[in-house]
Amino acid sequence: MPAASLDVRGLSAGYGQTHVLEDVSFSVPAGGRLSILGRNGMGKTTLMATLMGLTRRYAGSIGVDGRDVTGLRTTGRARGGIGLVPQTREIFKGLTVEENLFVGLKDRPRRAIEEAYALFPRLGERRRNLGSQLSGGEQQMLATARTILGQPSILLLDEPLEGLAPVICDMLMAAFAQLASSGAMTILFVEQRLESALDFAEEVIILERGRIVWAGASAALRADGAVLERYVGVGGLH
Ligand SMILES: Nc1ncnc2c1ncn2[C@@H]1O[C@H](COP(=O)(O)OP(=O)(O)OP(=O)(O)O)[C@@H](O)[C@H]1O
Repeated sequence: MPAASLDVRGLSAGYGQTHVLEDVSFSVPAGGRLSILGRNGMGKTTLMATLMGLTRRYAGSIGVDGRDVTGLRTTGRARGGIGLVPQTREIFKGLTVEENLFVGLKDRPRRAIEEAYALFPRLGERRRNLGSQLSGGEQQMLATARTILGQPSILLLDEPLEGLAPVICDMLMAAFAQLASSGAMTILFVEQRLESALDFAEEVIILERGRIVWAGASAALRADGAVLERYVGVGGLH
């Protein structure tokens, strides 16, 4: 599936009676990258989950390549090309690396697994290890690779660097950049590490209490210490 555009209009969503997202609108062109910033609890994960059909939606629409997917359930959205790598990583700890990857293949041939090992050579070295034997970084690689094997046209990465050592973050960021530059997928990147978020994408949105409070070019945000201090909690970059 080639990269797809994403068009979110007036999206309000939450859990049960709890409204979290309010009137969220943004667009990402096919093959584009968008970083999503915001402090803890501001609605970033809820936005990812809502795009995947995992929350309760009260209003608004989600378009993929001009097609309205708002009425589709999670499986329909996955078939329609949206792939989520959740913050919780959610690998099968009792299965080997290779078995986990088989799950991601869907109806693709088994040899496609080599794509995952090419992107993350470390997974190839660990292919016979159980998920439970992997480090946090390796688990993140596995969760990412499993989603990518499904060839999503829109990839949602929810805080993939959380809790990982800098050297592992660098490996993951290199892989994400490789995926992005291949042009095969549109990527939304939720991240609290400001430098990584700004380096990754040219466009950024900031969420504050479920609303978009700032949207624009990462270069403009980089230069705006007041906005960074107010919504991201840092006064500037060094
Ligand atoms: N399952 C749930 N039921 C009810 N409220 C929830 C649920 N999950 C999250 N929330 C609430 O929704 C709000 C937004 O949470 P969310 O996890 O989307 O924020 P976040 O920006 O991703 O935060 P973090 O950076 O800590 O992951 C918070 O107030 C949170 O308590």
